[in-house]
Parts: sequence; C-alpha cells; structure tokens
Amino acid sequence: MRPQRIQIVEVGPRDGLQNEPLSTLSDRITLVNALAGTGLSHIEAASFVSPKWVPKMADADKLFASIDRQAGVIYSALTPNIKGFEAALAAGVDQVAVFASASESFSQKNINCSIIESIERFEPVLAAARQHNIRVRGYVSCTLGCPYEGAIAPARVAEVAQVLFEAGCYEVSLGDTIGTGTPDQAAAMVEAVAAQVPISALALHFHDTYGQALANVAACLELGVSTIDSSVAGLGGCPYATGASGNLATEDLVYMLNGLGLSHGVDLTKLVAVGNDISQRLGRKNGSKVGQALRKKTS
Ligand SMILES: CC(C)(COP(=O)([O-])OP(=O)([O-])OC[C@H]1O[C@@H](n2cnc3c(N)ncnc32)[C@H](O)[C@@H]1OP(=O)([O-])[O-])[C@@H](O)C(=O)NCCC(=O)NCCSC(=O)C[C@@](C)(O)CC(=O)[O-]
Repeated sequence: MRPQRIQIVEVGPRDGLQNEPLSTLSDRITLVNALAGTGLSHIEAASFVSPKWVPKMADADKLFASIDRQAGVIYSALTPNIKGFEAALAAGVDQVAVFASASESFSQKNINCSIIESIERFEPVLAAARQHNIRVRGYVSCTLGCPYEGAIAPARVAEVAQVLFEAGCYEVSLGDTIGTGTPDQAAAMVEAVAAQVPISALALHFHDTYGQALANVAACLELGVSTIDSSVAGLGGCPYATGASGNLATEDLVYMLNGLGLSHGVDLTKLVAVGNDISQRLGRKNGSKVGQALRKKTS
C-alpha cells in the first residue's frame, strides 16, 4: 500500500515566509532559486492575495519576474479569487492553488467569507484556469482541528475536499493548520476523505506545532498517500492561527523517506545547506532537526 515514489511540494517560500517578520523580497527570490537547485520539482513560491491581509506575500509579480526558472520545476502560487488568478496568470505562474477550510470560523478569519462563499469565489478561478490550461490545486485547512472551533469532524473535511475535487482541483491538500493531530487521527481523517476523493489525488500538509507531523505523515503513507507538502527548515506558521508553528521540515521528511527507501529526487545535502542559509538570513533557529544535526556534523 505504501507508494514507492513520493512527490514533495515545497511550501517554504509561501507558507513559510508569509509568516516570517524579517523576510524580504530578496530573501524570497534567493530561497526559491536555491530550492530549485536541490532536485525539488514543485515549489509553491508566493501568494497573490491582498497585501493588506498578508503583507509578507506582497510583490508576488516581482518575485515571478525575478526568479531563474528551471526546466522541470513547477512554480505555483495561492490565488484566493479571480483577481489573484489574473495577476498570477500575468506573472507566468505554472500552477495555482485555491484554499478552503473545513472550519467556518477559520474561513471567515482567513479569507473573510464562509466556506460556501469561498467555493463560489473559486468557480471563476477554476473556469479561467481551465481555459488557460493551468492546473489548480485545492487546500482544505483545519482538517485536524481549528484554532477557533476545536475538533473538526473527518466527515466535514471529506465533504469540503469532495467539493473541491469535483469542482476541478486535480489534487486536494489536507492541512493540519495548527499541528494538533496525532497519527491515528490523521489516518482516520485521510480514510474518511479517501472514501470521497481518490487517494492518488490527496496530499498531506501538516504543521509541526506539537511535533507530530512526521509521525502523521508516516501513518498516512501506509494508506497510500504519495504527495507531501513540507517547508525547508520548518519555516513558517499561519497568520490566522496564532501559535501555530511551521510546516513539517522538508529535510526531516527527506531523511525519513531515505530511511524508508522511497524515492523523491531531492539531494539532502544541498537541501540542508539551503535550510541553514535561510535560517541564518532570518536570524531564526533552524526548525529542522535533521538540518541542525547535519550542520553540526559538517561544521
Ligand atoms: C481573500 C481576500 C482577498 C478577501 O479579502 P476582502 O477584504 O474580503 O476582499 P475584497 O474583495 O473586499 O477586497 C478588499 C481589498 O483587497 C484587494 N484584493 C482582493 N483580492 C485581492 C488579491 N487576490 N490580490 C490583491 N489584492 C486583492 C481588493 O482590490 C481591495 O483592495 P482596496 O480596494 O481595499 O485597496 C483576503 O482575505 C486575503 O487576501 N486573505 C489572505 C489569506 C491568506 O493568504 N492566508 C494565509 C494562507 S494560509 C492558509 O490558508 C492555510 C494553508 C493553505 O496554508 C493550508 C494550511 O496550512 O492548513
């Protein structure tokens, strides 16, 4: 049941840096370029969202105009509405993502509308993307808990994921936004969603606030999930989930996949160097245990 090949979606430049107070446009560009040199084949590089809401993601068009695009790498971005999609299209984004929530309260805080309204806003994005041959990824946040509502029923997550998939998202990424989930809960949630959406179209997007992300991924790999989102150096958090820490660190994920003998195409040594560099630039502790361990070993 465990897949042999894993697709890693690197979300550090977006989910990571959207929440790093000291990051600059230049840091963002440097990070995207450096990540593309590690073998990663999908980098979520930016968000076309309101800069009033998420100031650190401003100037996504400048970022796309400045990065050195590598053949074989998908450079994607978040687009919450048609305005964002049109800007992303003009900037030459390869792929976009729409983002819904399994929690009504989080939907209101994050994108200022209800879940149903968010889906309505995504319809023109999906239609325009189809017209331009651009693939759309869907996110469901708060799949294992909400900072405002607490527990979220797996059936609710499955319902929102199914709506996104049937609306045309080629893949649905399941976010444990506040990182509270544990392996059995994560597996139960994925099983509930997989009853509605093919498991091959599901991705995991787990934050590591309670140190459970890697264990949760390991449990869900056994169910056949083959796409995992992660963030170099465990960068980030969420502006609308106070206290949530960064995503699962890509270095930790790659180290585990190596140990399991699963292929992924990423060079761990190069990745560790990128994680240490961005941590140093931001003046923050590297959030990857593997990044820290290998740095000590090599220094
Ligand atoms: C969705 C909106 C825009 C609604 O925000 P709104 O205020 O309801 O929208 P509006 O349509 O009334 O527009 C208000 C202003 O925003 C502008 N605007 C409107 N749309 C855009 C756009 N696309 N790009 C740039 N500007 C835009 C619009 O032009 C206007 O400008 P003004 O007239 O005031 O100068 C806002 O709530 C927003 O941008 N939210 C950002 C949400 C965000 O990025 N959150 C962090 C993502 S993390 C996440 O969702 C979880 C995830 C995906 O990582 C998974 C996980 O970890 O679990």
